[in-house]
Amino acid sequence: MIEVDNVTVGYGSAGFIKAVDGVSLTINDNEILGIAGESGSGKSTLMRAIYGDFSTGLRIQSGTVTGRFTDPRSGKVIEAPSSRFAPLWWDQISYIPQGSMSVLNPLMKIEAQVVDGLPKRERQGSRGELRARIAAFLAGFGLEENVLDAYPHQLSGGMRQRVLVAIAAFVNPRLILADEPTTALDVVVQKKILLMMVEIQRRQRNCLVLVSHDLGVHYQITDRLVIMYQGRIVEQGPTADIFANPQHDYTKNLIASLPRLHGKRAVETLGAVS
Ligand SMILES: Nc1ncnc2c1ncn2[C@@H]1O[C@H](COP(=O)(O)OP(=O)(O)OP(=O)(O)O)[C@@H](O)[C@H]1O
Repeated sequence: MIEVDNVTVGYGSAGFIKAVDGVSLTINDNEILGIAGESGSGKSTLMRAIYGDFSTGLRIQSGTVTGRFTDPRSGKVIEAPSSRFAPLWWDQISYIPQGSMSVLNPLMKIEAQVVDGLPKRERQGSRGELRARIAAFLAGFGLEENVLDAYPHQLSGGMRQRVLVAIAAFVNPRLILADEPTTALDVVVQKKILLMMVEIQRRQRNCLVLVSHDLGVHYQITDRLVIMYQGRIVEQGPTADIFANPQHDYTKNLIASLPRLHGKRAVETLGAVS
């Protein structure tokens, strides 16, 4: 679905600060791809380059990010570089940015924020009917209809995060990019939200790209894993293979640093996910 070919990405127009250096990877339909790596290793920059958001001064210096999407309604195949992804946002590609607690507009009620993000065709029909559909979808995330009438500050952090995941998934995009979607939350809420995201991915059979520092999370939910270090991908492959046989010293250290319980690695933190 997405082909990242030898891409070098950085910031600045006069000078160029390189953040991602010669990275290649493929993102397939119907998979959960994890991206891990230390702080500053370029994970968020890579996500922005894949999403095609160049508003932060981000620049692809060399290489390409190419997407291939099939429009579910017309069946037409759309192939484009990420610089032309903006018309596909929400509908085909959605993005839950890091620090998304502050993404919601504090002055707007949740209903208006959900509706604003929807493609035009979803807004056809009566407002009451649309509200009912959104409320039914939110119910799947354990959120009651009155959440729609709330301002963000009236909700807990976990509720706001669930709203964001729901907004990202509502129109069944083919690709959901989630950058540390649960980092600021306590572990119980974190677990609920991650399981919810897995459930959506299984149901919608789309692709979820999940950036997380937490290797326990990757072990539990990702199919494939990419490890970044200083702007480069140092290792990628099926998650189980990487855990069974890490190749790079950085990956070995990350795995070795996972907490252990009675001599066993405590990676079973999320419980069973089928
Ligand atoms: N808007 C920006 N302008 C200039 N440099 C930036 C910008 N955003 C990130 N960088 C730099 O790019 C490099 C990679 O940052 P990035 O946020 O992609 O890493 P990360 O792996 O996502 O880190 P973290 O896990 O802390 O979020 C860092 O050196 C960072 O300082």
